[in-house]
Amino acid sequence: MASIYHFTKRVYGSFNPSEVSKSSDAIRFGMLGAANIGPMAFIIPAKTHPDVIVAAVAARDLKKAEAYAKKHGIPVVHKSYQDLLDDPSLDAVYIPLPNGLHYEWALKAIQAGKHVLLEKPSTSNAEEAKSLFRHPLLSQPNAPVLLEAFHFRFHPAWQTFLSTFDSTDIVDASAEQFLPAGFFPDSDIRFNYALSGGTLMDFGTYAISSIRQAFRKEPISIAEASHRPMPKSRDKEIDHAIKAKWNFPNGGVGRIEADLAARGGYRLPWLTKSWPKLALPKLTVQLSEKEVLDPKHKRHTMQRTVVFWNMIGPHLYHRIDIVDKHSIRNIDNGGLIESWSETSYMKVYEWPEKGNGKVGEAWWTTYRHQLEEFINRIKRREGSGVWIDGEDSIKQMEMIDATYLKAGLPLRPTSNYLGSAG
Ligand SMILES: NC(=O)C1=CN([C@@H]2O[C@H](COP(=O)(O)OP(=O)(O)OC[C@H]3O[C@@H](n4cnc5c(N)ncnc54)[C@H](OP(=O)(O)O)[C@@H]3O)[C@@H](O)[C@H]2O)C=CC1
Ligand SMILES: O=C1OC[C@@H](O)[C@H](O)[C@H]1O
Repeated sequence: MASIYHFTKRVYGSFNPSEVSKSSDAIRFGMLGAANIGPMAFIIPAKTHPDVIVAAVAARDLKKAEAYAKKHGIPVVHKSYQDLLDDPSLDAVYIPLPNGLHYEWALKAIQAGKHVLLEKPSTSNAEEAKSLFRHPLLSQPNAPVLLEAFHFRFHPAWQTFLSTFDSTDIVDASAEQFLPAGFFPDSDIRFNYALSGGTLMDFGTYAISSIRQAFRKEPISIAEASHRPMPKSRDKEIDHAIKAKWNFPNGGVGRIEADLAARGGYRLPWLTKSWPKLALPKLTVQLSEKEVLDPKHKRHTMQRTVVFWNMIGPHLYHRIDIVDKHSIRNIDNGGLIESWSETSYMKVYEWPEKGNGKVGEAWWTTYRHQLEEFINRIKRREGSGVWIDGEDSIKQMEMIDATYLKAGLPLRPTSNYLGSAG
């Protein structure tokens, strides 16, 4: 009963937070695009940040922008994305455009001197990522702040999860991300190759990011990758679903499976195999077996497995399962004498120890934690210590590129802006 109360309170607080009054030196943001994700990932979190004002929006269609502005209380509407970037009263932009437009508009925003909170994936491919994140404008004194919006990494649950194991001990890390078939229509930007769509670019990018974070290293090679194409007549370069496996420097293996149109996975497969599949995102990390010092037994080992349920939306609900499997073996022939498992569960909606830049409430979403750190960077405040730098975003795109090539698919198309003004 208590958990239902806390869940309801948290979810209500996430979506309906009270607006705080704004400071006199708040950062004034513009939004490029009247995007679906805008309210959840930026407009609502901004309401509770004293240093953030959502001051303007621009859309390709003025009427659409006006309706969006009215609905979300955004005071200024610009006629075009470029007009918004030319507005000297704005300090920063949030870019939730289709992936294929991220490079061009992020770079144009930096060229206009704005800080950029850029939706994931940062760019279409590693070539764009290198050009963007290593741009000379970003190494000037007082350069704008640029962040790829991998929101889940800013949440205390993710940081606590990482502290439950030593990455060099990982034998196998596996991320699974499914959205039920029918959730997005075939016409969605996610299934449009010209806009740099694909499941790997969408849900898959979280899966890759979580595996890279778990190992805290980049893979040395890609072992396997395969995809399920879109139904005939749709873009043949699009992966409706993707699976891949990499080898990491410590000998461990990282795997992902992502599907934006998943079906089945229930009992009675003959009846249910075409039903849309519902499943929480899940990351499972299996560690190597370790000797346990045990005065009573000669050969006692323990192998830990950590499972993070819903690692990308932990503010709504999550659970971290820590399963320690103990085994007692015969010292002479290695035969198993006895084994048992000890399981503990963690839920971490707030920083275990607050202070030193670690702030927030249980109802703070991943997006709200991310916004806190984005503003801390701009204001040169200490913050929680969680950050994603440009080289990290480049490596992320390199792993995506390698996966597409191994799966027999082309890299997502490079923007014409690279090599022209960019
Ligand atoms: N952080 C997160 O949790 C999430 C992140 N995302 C990311 O955010 C981005 C946007 O996703 P989402 O909000 O779902 O997308 P939408 O379908 O809402 O599209 C976003 C905006 O793209 C603009 N746009 C510009 N050119 C085109 C074009 N040629 N075709 C279609 N749209 C165009 C539209 O702007 P206009 O208003 O000007 O017409 C639209 O508002 C993606 O990069 C996605 O990966 C998405 C969902 C969740
Ligand atoms: O968080 C998310 O959930 C749905 C996805 O398609 C989206 O792009 C992603 O960011």
